[in-house]
Amino acid sequence: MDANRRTAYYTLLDVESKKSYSNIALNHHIITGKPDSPAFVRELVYGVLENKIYLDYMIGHFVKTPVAKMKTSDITVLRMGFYQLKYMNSVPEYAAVNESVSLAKRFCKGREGFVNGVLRSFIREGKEVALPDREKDLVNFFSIKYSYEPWIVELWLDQYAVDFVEELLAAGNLTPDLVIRVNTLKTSRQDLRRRVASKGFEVKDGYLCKEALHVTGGNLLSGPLYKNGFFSVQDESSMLAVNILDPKPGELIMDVCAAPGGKSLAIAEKMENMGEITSWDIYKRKVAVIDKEAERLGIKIITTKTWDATRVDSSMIEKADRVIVDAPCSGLGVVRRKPEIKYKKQSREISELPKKQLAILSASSKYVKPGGVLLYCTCTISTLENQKVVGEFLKKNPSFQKESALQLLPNINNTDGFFICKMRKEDKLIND
Ligand SMILES: C[S@@+](CC[C@H](N)C(=O)[O-])C[C@H]1O[C@@H](n2cnc3c(N)ncnc32)[C@H](O)[C@@H]1O
Repeated sequence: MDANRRTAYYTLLDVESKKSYSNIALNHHIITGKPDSPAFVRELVYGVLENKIYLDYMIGHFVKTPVAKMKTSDITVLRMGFYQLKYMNSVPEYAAVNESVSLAKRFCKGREGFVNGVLRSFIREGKEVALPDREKDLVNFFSIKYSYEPWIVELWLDQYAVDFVEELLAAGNLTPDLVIRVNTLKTSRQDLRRRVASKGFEVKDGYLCKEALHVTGGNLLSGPLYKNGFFSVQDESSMLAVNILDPKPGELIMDVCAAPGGKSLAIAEKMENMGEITSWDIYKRKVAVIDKEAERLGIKIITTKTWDATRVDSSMIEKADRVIVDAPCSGLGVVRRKPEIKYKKQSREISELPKKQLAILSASSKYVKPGGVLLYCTCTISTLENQKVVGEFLKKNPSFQKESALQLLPNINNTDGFFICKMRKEDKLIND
């Protein structure tokens, strides 16, 4: 059996049954499965994940059992087959069918005839299935065409005009650039750009941040530049949040939802390794990643701690020059990197996020010195988790003033969807 498709199958099965993150499962199976073409595996995995609802809708037209009741192994093999037939021009039809039948022989014993029949019917019907009527049911049309759970489409239709929502949904299905942040403690952007380009990669400067480079072509992360800490992977939206926080050498900064450390590490680089950064996260194993990354990057000013940021640490009251709250959120801004987020059901966990976000923001505001900065950010596109949380906080905390607020969007800014709000605590009045 073809190692590329077997690797893609194992990855998709992990995402589906173990709820693994696609990027982590993919990297793991590429290392263990040793496929000849990691690029093919990546395209197939992300293609299936990005188009899952649409693929299931098409498969549903050719099978009697409702797709939701099919075995994970059967539906995974069919999704992969349909995706290759519909979207991968480099794969001949006979190869898509034969390889799917081989996968079925191994992973769906006794179902190879069924898989063969369904794929051949799809080919006979011209590989087309009509979408639901856009005029009659816009939410269902968008949900199937772009493969998002209907509640996400409804949420965005409440926030934006119809054409804009369509652009946003489509942008979420595009493959983002690999963006790296130059470690200015070790090198300059110009120098790193030259070194990366000399290894055959295509490199462009960032659009929003002067420490960003966009890189294409191959695997930069397995080379010595990464191992020796010359750069980190980070979207420009996160770099921008740190630039807006504007940390200075010598200051005390608190990052209360810090793992895996992207922003704390960027802050340390901006502070030229001078000052103090207190980085918390509720999960111990995640906090350990920050320490490991700090070592790789040569950062010495981060102190990590496992702490629930909804609780106030009284030893830190009014100690920090700047506090960043990169809150846990629904993640709707990062669907380009984690397409599985598009299929999260509307749950109690999601509807309770604003309450948790406000609790973290309120507790964290206590650490800001008079005149200091409080920055709230999320990687989501939801007024409920962004503007409303900040609005509620400001209403209850008049000693804080909003200085700026920004919603980055993939269809406009070519970044992750990211919200950044900078607030400042008033200086205490000095009485005579
Ligand atoms: C958006 S992520 C932070 C990303 C990180 N700032 C970065 O740039 O790499 C949110 C983090 O909040 C953590 N978290 C969730 N609930 C928390 C709580 N009550 N207290 C502290 N951290 C929490 C999660 O474990 C997660 O690592």
